[in-house]
Amino acid sequence: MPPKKNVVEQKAMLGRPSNNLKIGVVGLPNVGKSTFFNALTNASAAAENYPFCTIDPEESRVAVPDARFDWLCKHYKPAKEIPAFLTVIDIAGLVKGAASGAGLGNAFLSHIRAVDAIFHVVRAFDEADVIHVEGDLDPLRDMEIIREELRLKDEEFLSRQVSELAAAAKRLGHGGNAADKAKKEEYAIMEKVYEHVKAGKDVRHGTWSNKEVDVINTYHLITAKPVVYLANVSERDYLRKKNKWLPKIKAWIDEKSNGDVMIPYSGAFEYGLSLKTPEEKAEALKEANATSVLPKIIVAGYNALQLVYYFTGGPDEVRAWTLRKNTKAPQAAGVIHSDFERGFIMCEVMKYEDLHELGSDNAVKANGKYMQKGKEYIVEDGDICYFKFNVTAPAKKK
Ligand SMILES: Nc1ncnc2c1ncn2[C@@H]1O[C@H](COP(=O)(O)OP(=O)(O)OP(=O)(O)O)[C@@H](O)[C@H]1O
Ligand SMILES: [Mg+2]
Repeated sequence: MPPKKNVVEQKAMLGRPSNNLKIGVVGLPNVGKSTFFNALTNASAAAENYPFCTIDPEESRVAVPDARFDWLCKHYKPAKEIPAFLTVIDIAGLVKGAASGAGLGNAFLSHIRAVDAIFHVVRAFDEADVIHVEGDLDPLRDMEIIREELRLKDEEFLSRQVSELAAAAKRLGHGGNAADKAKKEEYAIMEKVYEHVKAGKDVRHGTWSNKEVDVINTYHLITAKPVVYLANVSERDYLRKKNKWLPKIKAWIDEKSNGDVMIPYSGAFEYGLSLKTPEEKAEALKEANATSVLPKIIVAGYNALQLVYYFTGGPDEVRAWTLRKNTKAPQAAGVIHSDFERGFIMCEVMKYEDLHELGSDNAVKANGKYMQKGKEYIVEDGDICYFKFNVTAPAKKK
């Protein structure tokens, strides 16, 4: 088969490409951020077959649940099982005026700048004992405050950056070499982004060309980061699947933050569950006729980051490797080891579905479904890969 020409240009993505992406838990004070974070941490720690680490009290790595990974582990019975992870960071509450320095505003906002995506926790539980910084319960007002603070922070940051770029462009004058031209182009792009943000819009909701995305990505703007909204309801509302704010929250997101995901959950309920042993937990869920929504939240966070993973499998180790969507085979190999990328020869691929259906590597081969792919191959979610590589340098792995 002749190699397929890539006719459609790949759409560049906002954000940094990395195998270790982080998601920050953001919201007003006292809305349930730490409760959510602790529930996640406890639940992951309890799944003791996964290597788990708490990086520090505010940062934890949680395994991303995946039925395919679980099946592969059963299939290969490996000595080591390493799933995909998501690093979650608990960030202290933001208050109104944070962008102009209220509370510990600026410090918190810099923590948000350092993450790749945001879990925006919205309080939708009424609990007289839990003080609300804004006085009463109103999730829409709260979402507006947070959105506005994050946007203002970008606006302020962009205002400084654009003035610096303007001064630099002025110094350069007309003409100039390639670097000068690039600088002027950067100025034009960032001015456009600044206008967009000044008009009250988030960067992630703009339509940008690939070139613009490349420039935007070097600025780590807060409103460029994907957001997953988490509506924290009371245990009672969660169990009866009813809360008067949810339709309004959904409508607000559709209007102001179109395309972003919203997941209702109950911090109180999930935290309670996370303290139980697996048996107690199963019993409690059965009794309440409910499920925990934490796995769905982790997967939503992972998806918001536009991540996919491929697997490597065998008796030594079954492992999930994280990639940004649209990564080509050599770069995918490079996630394992830079030598794999440098000396890339080819990638042997099985589709998870084929292995699952046919039952063994040999059956997949016998059915002609064991593929050999070259350096233009874009690794797909669920591929099981075996890389062939050749480097003359001695630092070979395996
Ligand atoms: N769904 C819920 N129903 C009832 N109470 C809840 C719920 N979720 C959290 N709480 C309670 O709300 C209080 C505040 O929660 P938490 O400490 O998690 O907030 P936070 O957002 O981390 O606050 P801060 O910004 O101060 O760090 C706690 O007492 C917690 O038990
Ligand atoms: Mg907290």
